[in-house]
Amino acid sequence: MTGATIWLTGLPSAGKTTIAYELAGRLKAEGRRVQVLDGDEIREFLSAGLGFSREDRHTNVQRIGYVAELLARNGVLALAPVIAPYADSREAVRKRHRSEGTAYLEVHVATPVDVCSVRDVKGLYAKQAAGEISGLTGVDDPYEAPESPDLRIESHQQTVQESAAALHALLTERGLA
Ligand SMILES: Nc1ncnc2c1ncn2[C@@H]1O[C@H](COP(=O)(O)OS(=O)(=O)O)[C@@H](OP(=O)(O)O)[C@H]1O
Ligand SMILES: Nc1ncnc2c1ncn2[C@@H]1O[C@H](COP(=O)(O)OP(=O)(O)O)[C@@H](O)[C@H]1O
Repeated sequence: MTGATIWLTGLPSAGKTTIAYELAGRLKAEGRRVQVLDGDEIREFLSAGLGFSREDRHTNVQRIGYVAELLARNGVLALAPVIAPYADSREAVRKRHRSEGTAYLEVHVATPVDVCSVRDVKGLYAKQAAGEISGLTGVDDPYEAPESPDLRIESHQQTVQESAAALHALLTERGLA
C-alpha cells in the first residue's frame, strides 16, 4: 500500500484534529495503517521544551515532517493536524517528501478566525482577549494561508463527516485510498 503524509494546516480550533481523527477512523475501517501526529502530543514528547516563536514553530514542523515522511515511506497514512503557520516551513516539509519520492498532500482547514474564536476549544482566544497570553496564531501572530493547497476545507459550512469525506475523496482520486 502506498503511504502518504496528509498535512492539515489551519488556525487553532479550525477543526484540524477533529477531521484528522474522523478520517483516520474511516481509513482504519478500510484496513489502512494510519497514524495521527497530533500537535499537542508531539509538543509533549518529541518537541518538549519548544515554544511558539517563529524559530520554535519551524523546528516543531520540521520534526513532525521528518517523522511523517518516515511513516509514509513505509506505507502508513500519516495525518498531521498541525498549525504550521509559515509557508517556508511547510515548503521545506514538501521538499523533503518530494526528494524521497513520498506522497504529500496539503489541506487547508480554512475556518475563518471569527468562527474559530467562537469555537475556542482550548480557551486560547478568550485568554488572548483577556491579555493573559499573546502570540496567538491568526490573532496577534502570523498565519500564512496556503496559496494553492491540494484541498481547502470550509469547515464552517459543512459537518465533520462532510469534511472528512471530501478529504477521503481526494485520497481516492490520487490513488492513496
Ligand atoms: N500562541 C499559540 N499559538 C497557536 N497555538 C497555540 C499557542 N499556544 C498554545 N497553542 C496550542 O498549541 C497547539 C499545538 O500547536 P502546533 O504544534 O500545531 O503549532 S505550530 O505548528 O508549531 O505553530 C495548538 O493546537 P490546535 O488548537 O489543535 O491547533 C494550540 O491549541
Ligand atoms: N466541519 C467541521 N470540521 C471540523 N470540526 C468542526 C466542524 N464543524 C464543527 N467543528 C467543531 O470545531 C471544533 C474544532 O476543534 P479541533 O478539531 O480541536 O480544532 P484544531 O485541531 O484545528 O485546533 C470541534 O469542537 C469540532 O466539533
